[in-house]
Amino acid sequence: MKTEGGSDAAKRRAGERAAEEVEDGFVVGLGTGSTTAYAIRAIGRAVDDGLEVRGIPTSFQSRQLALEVGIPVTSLDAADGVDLAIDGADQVVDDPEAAGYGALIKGGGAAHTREKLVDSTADRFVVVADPSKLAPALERSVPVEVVPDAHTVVADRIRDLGGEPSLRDATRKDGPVVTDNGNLVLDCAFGSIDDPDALATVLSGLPGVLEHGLFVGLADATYVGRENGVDVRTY
Ligand SMILES: O=C[C@H](O)[C@H](O)[C@H](O)COP(=O)(O)O
Repeated sequence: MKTEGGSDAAKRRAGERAAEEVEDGFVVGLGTGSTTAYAIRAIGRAVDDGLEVRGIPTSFQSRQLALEVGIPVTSLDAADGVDLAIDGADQVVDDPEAAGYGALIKGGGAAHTREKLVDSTADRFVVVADPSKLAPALERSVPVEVVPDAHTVVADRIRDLGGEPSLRDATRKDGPVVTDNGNLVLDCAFGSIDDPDALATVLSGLPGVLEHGLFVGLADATYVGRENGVDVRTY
């Protein structure tokens, strides 16, 4: 289910451009995934050069990378807010006329629960993406993190909503993916999502759902890396 494709050069440009927004003294939300990794590495280089920041990782992966590149890590309960969050996306609505302009699908790496917590807490949330993530509407499967006992019940509710749930399998382990929070993930195909906000509200209300990967109205900007620059969308 992890997003494949997209140019590494484009991801790097987006990530490094976002990292330039980190100021001395900032608490920075450190998203998860291959695009955000470029931002984390760039912040690490700035720390080497004397920048004083603290990072709040959104996953085991981003914590490991932050430690590797020398970013002091903290947590939401220890920090007094988040100045800036930088995070990737699996799909971004890129039609200014669409109701869900700037809405995202996240969670290709099963990190969306902590990502949504940190990204939504930030004063400013910048999405970093390559052009392969842009779409006129959200149509990828929506990752839904469920407590283990609830996966069949939630799957039935997803079918009632017209979706096709699929329990995410691990690739290098027998059995399903287990999230950093000890839960399971249902990847739920709904086809093209006309009203991301309405679907997000319904999914949030299902008992047994911890969090889903629809991020609606949360992003302040998307930085789209191109082969020779960065396009900025602001919302
Ligand atoms: O759970 C993973 C996250 O939501 C990632 O931010 C998302 O999957 C995008 O990752 P990437 O930049 O590797 O495509």
